[in-house]
Parts: sequence; C-alpha cells; structure tokens
Amino acid sequence: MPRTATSQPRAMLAAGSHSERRADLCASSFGDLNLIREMPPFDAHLKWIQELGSKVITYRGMFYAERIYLADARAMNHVLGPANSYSYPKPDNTRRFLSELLGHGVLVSEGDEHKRQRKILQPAFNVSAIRGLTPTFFKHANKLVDRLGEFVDKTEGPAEEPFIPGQSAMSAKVSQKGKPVFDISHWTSKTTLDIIGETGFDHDFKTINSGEGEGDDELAQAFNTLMRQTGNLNIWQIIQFGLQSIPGFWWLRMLPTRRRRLILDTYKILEKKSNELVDAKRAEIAADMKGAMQQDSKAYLEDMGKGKDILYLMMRANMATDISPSERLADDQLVGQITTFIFAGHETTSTLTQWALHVLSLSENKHIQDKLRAELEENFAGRDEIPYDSLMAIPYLDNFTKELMRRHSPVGSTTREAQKDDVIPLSKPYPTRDGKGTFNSVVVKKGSEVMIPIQVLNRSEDVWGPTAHDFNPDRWDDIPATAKESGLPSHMLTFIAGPRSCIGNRFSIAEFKVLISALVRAFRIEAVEGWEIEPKQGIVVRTRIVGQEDLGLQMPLRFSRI
Ligand code: HEM
Repeated sequence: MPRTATSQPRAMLAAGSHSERRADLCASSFGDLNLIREMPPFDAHLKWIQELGSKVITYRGMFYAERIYLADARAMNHVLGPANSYSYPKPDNTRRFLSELLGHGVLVSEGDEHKRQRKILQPAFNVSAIRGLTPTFFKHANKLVDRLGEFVDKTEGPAEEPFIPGQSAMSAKVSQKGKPVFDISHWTSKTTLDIIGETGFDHDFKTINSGEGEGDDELAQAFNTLMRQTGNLNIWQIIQFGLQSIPGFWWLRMLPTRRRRLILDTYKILEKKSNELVDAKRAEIAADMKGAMQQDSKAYLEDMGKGKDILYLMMRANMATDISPSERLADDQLVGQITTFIFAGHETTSTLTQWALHVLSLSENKHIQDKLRAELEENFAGRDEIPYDSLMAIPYLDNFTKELMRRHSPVGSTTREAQKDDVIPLSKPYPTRDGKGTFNSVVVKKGSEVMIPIQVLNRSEDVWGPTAHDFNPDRWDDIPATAKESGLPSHMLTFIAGPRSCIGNRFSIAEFKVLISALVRAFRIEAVEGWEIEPKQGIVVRTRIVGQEDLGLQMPLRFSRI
C-alpha cells in the first residue's frame, strides 16, 4: 500500500550516495554542487536519477543544505500551482542576487506585491499586444538577414584573421567562399536585444549595426556590465552569497568590495536612463489621452494601444481609473520592469534560436530543415513578413517550435524554497530505496530548497515515452496520453507553470517563429564538421565547442545562400 513519506524515504534520501560522498563534501563547502558544476548541465541529475532508479531524490547544495529534486509532474503542479505558488518563493539568496542587478521588478517580487505587479503587466503580454508587436519582430529579423547576407556574399574563402564581428580566428580559418562560419550567438543576442529595446520601451539599442563591441548605447553598456557580474563569480564571492543568508552574516552584503561598487555605480546609470524612459512614456500617454478627450472618440482610445511597446501598455494600465492608488506601481517598480524585460526577454529567446539553428545544422536533421523551408516558402509566398495569426497557424513550424522548447529549454532549471512544512503529492508510487515498499508523497520541511527540474522533466520518459530524448517535431501530431495527463502547460515546464510562469511566453514564441522563419528562408545552415557542441549551464543553457573552451561561449555555424 503506497504511503506518505513522513520521514524521507530511503530511495528519496539517496542515503548510500550521500554517505559515500560525505568525505568529498567535508572537503568542500559546495556539497553535491561540485559534481553538478563539473558535469554538463542536468547530466548529474540524470545520473542520480538513473543510479537510484527514482525520480525523487535529495542532494546537498551550498553548505550542505538539503535540496529536494522531484522530477515528477504532479509534484511540480503542486509546488507551482495557484494554491501553493506563494508558499514556495524564490530562495532569499536568488532574490537578493537578482534584485541587486535588476531592481524591484516582477521577477523578484513575492506574494501580494507580485500579484499587484502581474496585474498591471498582464495586458501588455496578451494576444492582441503581441499581434501588434509582430511587425517589429519582422523588422529586426529582416535586418539580421540583411547583415548576415552581406557577410555571406563578401566571403572569399578561409582567412587567418576574423573578418566578421563576433567571429573567432578558428571560425575564420574554416570559412569557405560564400559560406562563412558565424558565431551565431553573437548575432541572435544583438537582434533580441534590439527587439526588446523597441518592443519593450521604444528604445533603439542599435546593436545589430555596431561592430565587435556593444555599440555606444549607454543603457546597453550598463546592462552588459551588470550581466557580466552574473558569471565568473570566484569561490569567495559564491561563499559570500551563501553566507549572507545565515543570520549574523548580513553585513557581508554591505562590504565595499570592487564588485559591489561596480554594481551600485552601474545600476545608477541604468536607473537614470530607465527613469528618462518612464518620464518620456508618461508624457506620451498623457498626450494620447488628451487627444482622445478632444476627439471624444471611443475608437480613438481603443486604437491608442495598438502596436505600442510594453512599457506604454503597462503604464497605461497603471493609470487606469479602475486601479486603486494602492495597486499602482511606483516609479522604482516601473524601472525594475525595464531591467527585468532586458534580462528575462533577451538571452532567453536568443539562446532558443541558437539551439534551433544548431539542431537544423546537423546532417541527420537535413530533412527537418528542408521540410521547414518548403513550408515557410509556401506560406510566405515571396513576402518579407506575414501577420501574427498566419504565422501562428503554420503547422510544421509550430511542431518544430514546441519540440525545440521541450528538448532545448533555454532555462534548464530554477529553485524554490518551502516557506512552511508541506506534503507534496506525486504522480505515482515510487519504490523506497530498500525496495520493500512505496511512497506517493513527500514531506518537505520549512526552509528546504525544491528544484524545478525544467529540462529533466521535459525529457522524462514517464511523460514522453521511450523516445523522450530524441528530437522529433512530428511527435506533436500524436501526443502520448501520459503527456496530456501531466497537467503541465503545453505538456512541458519550459515556461514553468502557475502564477509565476513566464509572462513573456507568447512574446517569445512569436519572436522565435519570426526569427527562425526569416533565417531559414534566407540561408542554408550547416554544422562545422568535427566541431562538437557542449552545453554550458549559466542562467540560460548556452554552448561552447569541445577543444575551444578558451574561446568561451559560442555557437559557430556555416551559413550559405539558398
Ligand atoms: C524562450 C524564451 C523564454 C523562456 C524559456 C523563459 C522562461 C522563463 C522561466 C522558466 C521563468 C520562471 C523563472 C522563475 O520564476 O524561476 C520566466 C519568468 C519570466 N519571464 Fe520568461 N522566458 C522566455 C522569454 C521571456 C521574454 C521574451 C520575456 C519578456 C519580454 C520574459 C519575461 C519574463 C518575466 C517578466 C518573468 C517573471 C514572471 C513572474 O515572476 O511573474 N520571458 N521565464
């Protein structure tokens, strides 16, 4: 008879593994995080899951703190769903780290404050808003195609030195006539930054036209300086972050380190520029409202929001008469949304697009690239852009997008912290470690970290069957019952679920479809023979090339004209 695990079941505790590794753990403060850091993303989790024969495990995070890992759909619906989501906030460390860089936007708010912010933001992300933004997505995607096309046409053959912005010397050497090797991550990143600039708050970053660097836009430079502080933390900085959450060590936050001074100074620039954007938007809305009053026309008011940027729509919602003064967002919260949009809505879609191009470049997927291009040619029929609804209705593009989101989710995992003791139900009974019994729920203690295993659950054989690890867009024509029964949004965890799910999901799907349709129609995409891509976990799952680790994160791909 399955039972509730009142004490952690042995299968879940992975007791053997813990004690076997205890000697290593004592030698380092990072617990099992060391293994996770050493192995490619998710492989450590998958390895434990396979070793233990259970999808429900615990392991040790920083300072040996317990982390609960539940690769189970029902457990995730419980933790993330409307009833419990606010009882599982982001861990304090994560919030502190993010708010230091991004201010007080929706990503770091919790509880009633989060509900309030979400309510104001929601209208800016509904279908009609995204429909209005789609021409801007096309404008930037076509600009990208033009820029890449110039380099394709100019490429005479291999070169000793890089001849394209972002390109490494290695990529220059393997370029061929009319077939240069681009670091496509450089280009997708610039394009999605330009897109979020214009659609987010009507700001032109102009990065696609800049050369190697970040361009001279002050906002882009400030943002990139802050983002560099998210990577390459040294051991002392990581320990410091961990210690800060321990009572008595709060003062570590205040130490005037070089990193802290840099962050404070840079955030001031970001804040100043963002405040200017907020002021300009307020003036624009006021002028539009005045125009509406003068014309006294309901149609004029309705038309006002069409194709407007997210900040405009959000601020207009913030000024609406049915919003009480206590519900309105203050200026620092509006500024926090701007930094949040750049952060959450830039590298995420860029990374997804890079993975899409990588998947298409593989010789075993040539049929997918050919099929996608043929379908796009037919639907675009020689046009540079098509309306949002037509784009969304292209069937194979839709299957390809869903499969990519499932198989290569840019955000690999995230974390929550139990705010109170709880019992988390599981989809099915799991065997205890001794094999003598089963358990179908897990007791969680207040303060435990609960992992949200996005990539692992997206590839779960329990949900997708034995072909879960394959890349197959056709699977979406015949979704297995287990996926339908998972209760996850679109049967996956890519945008997580519930009240804290990604508000930008519609935005990113439309943006991605626009980018991929423009690139696939214009270019043939091939992998560089013999170069092996290796995933590298950061805030998003980026890539580097095995043997070229010193060149850092990159996605080199060969492009040629169709
Ligand atoms: C493929 C692209 C994207 C993926 C995979 C993605 C994924 C996610 C995930 C997993 C979260 C939850 C993080 C957590 O709570 O721990 C999230 C939150 C969020 N995302 Fe996205 N995202 C994408 C694109 C975007 C875009 C384009 C925007 C904005 C234009 C955006 C805005 C946000 C915001 C504001 C949140 C915080 C929502 C809240 O806490 O209420 N995202 N996203």
